[in-house]
Amino acid sequence: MPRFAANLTMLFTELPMLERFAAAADAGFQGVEILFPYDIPARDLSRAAIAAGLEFVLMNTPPPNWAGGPRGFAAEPGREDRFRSDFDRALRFAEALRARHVHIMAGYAEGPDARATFTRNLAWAADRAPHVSLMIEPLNPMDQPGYFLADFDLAAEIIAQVGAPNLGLQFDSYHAQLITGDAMEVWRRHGGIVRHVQIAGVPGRHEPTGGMIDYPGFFAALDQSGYKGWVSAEYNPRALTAQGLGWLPRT
Ligand SMILES: O=C(O)C(=O)[C@H](O)CO
Ligand SMILES: [Mg+2]
Repeated sequence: MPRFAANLTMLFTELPMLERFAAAADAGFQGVEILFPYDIPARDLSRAAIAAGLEFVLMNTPPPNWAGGPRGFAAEPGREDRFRSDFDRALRFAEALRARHVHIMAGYAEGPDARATFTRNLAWAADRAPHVSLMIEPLNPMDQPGYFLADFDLAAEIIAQVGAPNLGLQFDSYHAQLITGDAMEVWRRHGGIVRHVQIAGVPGRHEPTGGMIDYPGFFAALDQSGYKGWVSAEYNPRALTAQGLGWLPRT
């Protein structure tokens, strides 16, 4: 069975951020992720993770605000300077948090120029931080209209084109299901380059139970394929987070 992390941007939101760590540990999670940790001093987040005995698994490149904000700039032609200064800021946080992965967000753009910009920026980032695990993640176009990366085959092509050992795929089964209609098939096709998995129920992005994805079957498929990374719960709980954790396998 994989190790499970709680996405603290979306889970345990009934508590202040620094209290979510202990709640996640008590619920049985072994790791945590925060999408945009930039509003809280990194040392406070790091202390909370250590005190709760949790690994800090993932954070995103800026911008800082989750609510309604854009999702990065890496594919936006003409915004290379902004991407680079944001990336350096993300690295400072990642180091302080000892984050295992950094998700580089593409932003809103389309066409060959966007692809070339994204590829160049990723190559630059992979070279600038060879010791950091970097990832890109396709997002479904219903939730993020206009987001550059909305295709798993394209993500795999770009990762191959950059060819950096520290760049891989972030596989969110919720987005995979909404983009293709068959998250399991996407896993079979691209699981080999996946460094991190996120899960949620489809439809609705709630608890991973009873929807279009067979999660017990998916977890078994992860084990069968030798996946050794984390699986993060990235969903909006229907009620209090703890009330909806029946799906979380207990070790
Ligand atoms: O939306 C998601 O699924 C993510 O994982 C991003 O990091 C945030 O947009
Ligand atoms: Mg995700």
